[in-house]
Amino acid sequence: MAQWDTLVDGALASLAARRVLLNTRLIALPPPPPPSETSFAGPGPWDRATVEIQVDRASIRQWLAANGEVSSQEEEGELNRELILFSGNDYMCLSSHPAVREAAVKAAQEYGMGPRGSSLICGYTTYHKLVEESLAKLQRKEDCLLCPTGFSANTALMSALGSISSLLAAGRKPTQDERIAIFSDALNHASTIDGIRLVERQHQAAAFVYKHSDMSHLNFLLSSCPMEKKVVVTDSLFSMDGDFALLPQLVELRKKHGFLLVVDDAHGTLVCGENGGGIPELFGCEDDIDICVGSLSKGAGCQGGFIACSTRWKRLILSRGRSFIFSTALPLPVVASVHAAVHVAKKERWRRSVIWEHVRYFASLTKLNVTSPIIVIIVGSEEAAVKAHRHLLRSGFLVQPIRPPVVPPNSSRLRITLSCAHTSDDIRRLVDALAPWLPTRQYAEQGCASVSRL
Ligand SMILES: Cc1ncc(COP(=O)(O)O)c(C=O)c1O
Repeated sequence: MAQWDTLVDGALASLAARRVLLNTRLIALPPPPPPSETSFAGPGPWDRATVEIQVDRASIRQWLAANGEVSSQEEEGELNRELILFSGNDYMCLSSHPAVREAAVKAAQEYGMGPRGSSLICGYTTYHKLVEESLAKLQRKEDCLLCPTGFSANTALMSALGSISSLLAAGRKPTQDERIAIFSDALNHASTIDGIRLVERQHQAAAFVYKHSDMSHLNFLLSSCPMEKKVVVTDSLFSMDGDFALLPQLVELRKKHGFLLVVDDAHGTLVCGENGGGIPELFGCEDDIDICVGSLSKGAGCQGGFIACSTRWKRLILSRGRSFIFSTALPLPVVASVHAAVHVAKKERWRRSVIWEHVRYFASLTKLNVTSPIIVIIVGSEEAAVKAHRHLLRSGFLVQPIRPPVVPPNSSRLRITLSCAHTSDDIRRLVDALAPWLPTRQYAEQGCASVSRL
């Protein structure tokens, strides 16, 4: 987008004039061995290990005891500690894949954790560069910046964004009109919210929160805002609600208002889209999204975050993204495992297919309007959510109750996540255990996933 390219170029020129335009220093290592060519046509025992968990008996007793509801049998610790996890974010089960393990082991044997320091000092190696290149390609962007976590990627991007107004104001405090106007969905992730708060406090930006996925509200806010530097930021898949952002409508609004469109695809990367390019690929609008942030701790099953963007944006974030600059780069075994995970995710396409089959199966059993691997059943009060959680625990499932302040009061919920290691039988048994919290047929026909029976 030409307006933003000019703004970023201006900010970069100001940094260059002050001699504070920073860059990574590449520590040259022999490139990692190519990921193993062995691929699997379906789930193996390593996949199952990601959802079959053993929970310590004392922890189970503690969870159950919070309301003094422990039976004598449970008190004596006879409760089965094996649970099926329905609360993780390792949708593609890559955390335990043989190729991912092998890559981590080889890197650890060769280098230990690798050079420890910020990417600007000594933490950035050939491995990091390679992963940045493969993520840029996956996201169809010119470049990419690896960050220590998805959280830090969002805050780094926001601080770089805010710095534009200060850099262009050349030492003055930016006036209201010179600041960046950031329009943020009401249900965006905490990392985006914290990033925005940071730049607001520094008088670099003004925030406008639009009602969740309400395009007419956003359009109204954009139309009534006289500020010129407009940015819209949204999660692509809302982590506590399981619904997709309306990307095609956002793209239309972008054409009308000319804002910079930033998408946090933390839960979509590798999971959605034919090639794993995420939710922008799913909606066929990768080229209309200016900056795509992602996490490597969910679909990739590893750790880390990234910002896929143009080279000029990357240069700015490198110099002004505080949580990137002032934090140690990812350790080599993690970077090597991400490299392998991206490779596997491209090849083992059945992983994505199984996840989406599970989504459809869950919807068909419950008649809920389920559209993604994050399924939310709103039960109302905190007590109701904890009670449902305990019931599921006793039935052999770990499903985390989500309560305020993570979600608004009286909207406590069960958050269920599906992965390719679950079986249809797991899902059917979970749905049976969920029966008291599932809507009646009448509710279901209205596509309403919220009930408050308890
Ligand atoms: C939408 C969203 N963005 C960012 C993050 C942060 O990612 P990470 O766990 O890699 O720090 C999360 C994690 O929960 C998330 O759900």
